[in-house]
Amino acid sequence: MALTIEGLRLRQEGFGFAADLEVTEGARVAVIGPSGAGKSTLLAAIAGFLAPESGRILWQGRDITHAPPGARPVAILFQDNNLFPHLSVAQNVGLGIRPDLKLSAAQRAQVEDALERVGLAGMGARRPGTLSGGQQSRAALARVLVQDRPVVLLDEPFSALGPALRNEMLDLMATLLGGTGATLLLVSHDPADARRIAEQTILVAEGVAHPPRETGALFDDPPEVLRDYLG
Ligand SMILES: Nc1ncnc2c1ncn2[C@@H]1O[C@H](COP(=O)(O)OP(=O)(O)OP(=O)(O)O)[C@@H](O)[C@H]1O
Repeated sequence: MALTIEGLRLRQEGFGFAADLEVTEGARVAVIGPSGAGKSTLLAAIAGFLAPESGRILWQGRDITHAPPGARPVAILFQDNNLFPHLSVAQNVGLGIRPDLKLSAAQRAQVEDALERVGLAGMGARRPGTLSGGQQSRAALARVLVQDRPVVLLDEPFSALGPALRNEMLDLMATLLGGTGATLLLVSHDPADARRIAEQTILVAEGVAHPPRETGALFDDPPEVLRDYLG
């Protein structure tokens, strides 16, 4: 079972993008490549924010090419965490369950459980602005957990954090989401991130997303475009 991208082509203004690849269910895959190469475009296409000109996206054989974003098996974590400052931490997490925040007692317990798992037990009533950067990342991760989607897309998450804290968050994310069996695609500029948590890596270069390769093998013997990027 897999996430399959078949002959996908799309265009944004002058930028053409193509992808033809498959990600095995449950895999942890890094997405790496030069700035402007199309890494975020790949994630946006999978999430349903960009309509393809041609090709198909399938999850476990089901065609989701034209499904609206909310109906896809996908949760996204962005770099800036997307926390709403006027809502409490628990409400921000609750949005992952019901956007209108009309949560049942069981759903509120689910929020508390997610906060506990990310290390924010007892902090649900606070506003995001009163949390540290690392704690805000934890809250955003809790929201992804309660969404309980089989595919999780992470677009340069935790990049606002210092190196030690970022590694801690990557490990926590890999442990918590790995425990759910989710398929992860992680955009990063840092090969060390890929080596740290991803057994496979998708290279995106010049508008083409290449099929995933084993991370160690890719970096040990990088194609020219990756060599140029790595410097
Ligand atoms: N909303 C948009 N309208 C038009 N062109 C866009 C839009 N968003 C991105 N692009 C173009 O699409 C190309 C790919 O952008 P994308 O954000 O996917 O790259 P990226 O690999 O994620 O880059 P970075 O590492 O800098 O985030 C870029 O050339 C960019 O200029």
